[in-house]
Amino acid sequence: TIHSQEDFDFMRKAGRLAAETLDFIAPHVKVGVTTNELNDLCHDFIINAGAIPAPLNYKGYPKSICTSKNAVVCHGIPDDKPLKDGDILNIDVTVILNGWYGDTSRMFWAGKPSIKAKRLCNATYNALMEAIKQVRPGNKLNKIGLTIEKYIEDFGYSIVRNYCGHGIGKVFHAPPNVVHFYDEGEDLILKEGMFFTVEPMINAGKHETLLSKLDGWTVTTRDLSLSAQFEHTLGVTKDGVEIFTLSPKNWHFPPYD
Ligand SMILES: CCc1ccsc1-c1ccc(O)c(O)c1
Ligand SMILES: [Mn+2]
Ligand SMILES: [Mn+2]
Ligand SMILES: [Mn+2]
Repeated sequence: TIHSQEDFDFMRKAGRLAAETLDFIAPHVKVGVTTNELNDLCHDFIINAGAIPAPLNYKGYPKSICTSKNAVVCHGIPDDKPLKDGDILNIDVTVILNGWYGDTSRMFWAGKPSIKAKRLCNATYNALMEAIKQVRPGNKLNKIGLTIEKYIEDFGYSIVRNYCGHGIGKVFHAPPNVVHFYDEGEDLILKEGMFFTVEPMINAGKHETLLSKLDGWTVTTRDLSLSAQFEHTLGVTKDGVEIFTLSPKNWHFPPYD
């Protein structure tokens, strides 16, 4: 879908609310808090803003946000386990505001994470932001995957291959499939008015993942290595890119204590 300037305005509002939800929840992420408590806080924040949390009941998903801890790659389900010192946690928020979707996630940590965990989070964040810098009309979509590959290869990390970014707008998921590694065969050319997410999942070990047979949602690294993810929703503009899910506050990564 190629969107209009009016559509950009709707996406700005939806993306901003999703970013504000992560700004709101940030100070609540600490040792002892449970991800169910974080879920409920985010749920109420989104409802009070007159929006709807997209994950709730999406394909039967049971909660309002995804909370993916440590070796969990994505789609972690909020539970009653308190966060422990050193846990790294991805919180993934998608809101529906006036029918438009804003989808974003960031890494947070409880207490003091290991240097290795912080390096993985930093590299994942920088890989996302470097990839987004390549988004402009006329560039190929697969420049995103090439950029992420180039950025993380020196770290010895791996890129998760079987979960991707996606087109977004008045629907949660639409074409194109935004793969986070280099796919030479993907020759889609970016055009002004395209809306999609970029949401790289980077593993400290190997790229393989396992889907939980227990809950049918939780994805973990097969080798149980740590995994980090950041996600933005963006629009292709005449001369480049607009990130709809940037924090309007002074959030930055890494969080300076
Ligand atoms: C929890 C929402 C959900 C359910 C099946 S896939 C999925 C999901 C989670 C995070 C996302 O960024 C996304 O685009 C989809
Ligand atoms: Mn998301
Ligand atoms: Mn997404
Ligand atoms: Mn993780």
